[in-house]
Order: sequence, then structure tokens, then C-alpha cells
Amino acid sequence: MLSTQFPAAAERLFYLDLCFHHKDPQSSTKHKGYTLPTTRQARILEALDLEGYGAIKIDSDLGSGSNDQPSTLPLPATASVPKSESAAKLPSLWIVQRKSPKPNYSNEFFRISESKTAGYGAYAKKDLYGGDVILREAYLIKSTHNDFFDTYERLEEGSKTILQALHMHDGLKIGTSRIQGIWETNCFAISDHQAALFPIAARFNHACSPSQKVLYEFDEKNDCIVMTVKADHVAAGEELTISYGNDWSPLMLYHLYGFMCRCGACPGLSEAEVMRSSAQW
Ligand SMILES: C[S@@+](CC[C@H](N)C(=O)[O-])C[C@H]1O[C@@H](n2cnc3c(N)ncnc32)[C@H](O)[C@@H]1O
Repeated sequence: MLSTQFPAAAERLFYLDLCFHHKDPQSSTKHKGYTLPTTRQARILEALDLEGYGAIKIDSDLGSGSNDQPSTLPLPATASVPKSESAAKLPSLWIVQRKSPKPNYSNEFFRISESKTAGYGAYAKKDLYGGDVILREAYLIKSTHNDFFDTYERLEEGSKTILQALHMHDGLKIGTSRIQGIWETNCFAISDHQAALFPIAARFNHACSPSQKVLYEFDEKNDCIVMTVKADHVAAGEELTISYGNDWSPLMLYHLYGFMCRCGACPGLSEAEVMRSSAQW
């Protein structure tokens, strides 16, 4: 059975897309000494047009902010693709810290809404160009797989609610708890040892290489994920996809992530192929 042969979490973490470059997790500091603005302060900052200075933007009334959360200094986005003219004109984005469990989210570049591919997905709100930085997002939880439950228990209730609202895939090992399943479905590897969950980035669906539209990278200094348009041009209304693992076949995706790829760029997978291969895993 597929579920009993599903790779262990640690193994899968190893396989996760290693686009991230986080060499030494121990060296990651949390910008000590800086204070996260409260929602009201964040709004005042916004009103003063301080976007582009890398401050965290709390994007929902549900969050009041707290002094022990990571905050940021003004730093350029770290994605390594060259910036397009349109992105160059833009200030760097706020680092968003999601405080709402609702899937819907929208910024200047994209919105999360129901997807034709699967569940929710991200859609371009306007024409986007290679190099446009469309999201900088703070993590909700960062952990090794072994410490995940302890780390989860230390989360404040609001953060637990956000995590619990995320999607869990169907192919998980029998006995995997929902919390663990959600973690495994949505986390991004940020180093050899650690993964992190970013609630907005987690809504981006997969497209097989090289047809994914967006690249992602972990900005170690700011402890955030940065998503950058990879395609030369994405028309308004197109789905913004990422690659969960470069060069993975639909079969590997099925066994590692429990879905039959419908990205449209790969041949996909038939039920017969799934049955045949499940006997071998
Ligand atoms: C990280 S979530 C992506 C967001 C998800 N669609 C949601 O509603 O929250 C990963 C899950 O999305 C679905 N998914 C992502 N890309 C897909 C694709 N190319 N084909 C089919 N399902 C996909 C699968 O169910 C997968 O387990």
C-alpha cells in the first residue's frame, strides 16, 4: 500500500527542493533588539509610505503583533534572478506575516483564490515580468522534523489556527496526525535540517519544470521566503506555480506528495500507473 510505504518525513525533507540556501541554521538570529510594530503602528508606517524598508506588515486585524516576533531591517530582496524594469521601479516588499487562517490573500501582484489545478492557488493580478518580487513572507513555524510537535506546542493559539487551516494531502502514512500531515504537505526545506511553513507561499501549486512561473528562495538574514517571477512574462489571470522539486516525474510527486499532477505541462499520471508503481514502493 502506498500509505505504508510513504517515505519518512526526514527522508522527504532531504528530497525537498533545495532552492533554499541556508548554510548554517545555528547562525540564524532573530534581529534582536528590533520591535515588531503592532497592527496600528504598521498601518501608520504604511500611511507614511515606508514600504520598501523591509518592515513586517501584519496583514490582518486578527494579529496584534508582539514584541518577541522577528522584525526586519531594510534589505534588498535576495532572489538571484535579474530584476525586470517593472520590479526595479518598485520598492522592496514588506515582509508579510500572515495572521488570518483564511486562505484568501491578495497583494499588488497576485491573489490566492480557488484554483483550477487543485484547491487554492495563486493568480497574477496584473502582467508580471521575470524578476518581479511578488512575495516576502515571514514563517509561521520553523523546526526540524524531529522537534516539530514540541515547536508546534509552543505556538500561540492564533498561529495554531492558521496552521490547522492549511491543506493536508491524501497520501500520508496511516496514523499520521493532521497537524503532522499539514506540516509535511506545506513546509519548505530551508536547510539540511530545518523546514519552515509560510502560510501564503504554501498555497502555491506545483508545475513541472521548466514550466513553473515562480522561483522561491529563503532570505536567511530576514528569515523570510522570497518569491520571484521566473517566466519572462506572466499574463494577468494566469496561475502562478512553483516547482516542488526540479526534474521530478509525476510518479515521484505522487509518492512524495500524494497528488496526481495536473499542471498541464507534464503527461500526468493514469490510475493504472499509480497501481503498478504502488506495488513497488
Ligand atoms: C502546498 S499545497 C498547495 C496549495 C493547495 N492547492 C491548497 O489548496 O492549499 C500542495 C497540495 O496542492 C495540490 N497540488 C499542488 N500542485 C498540484 C498539481 N500540479 N496537480 C494536482 N494537485 C496539486 C496537492 O493536493 C498538494 O498536496
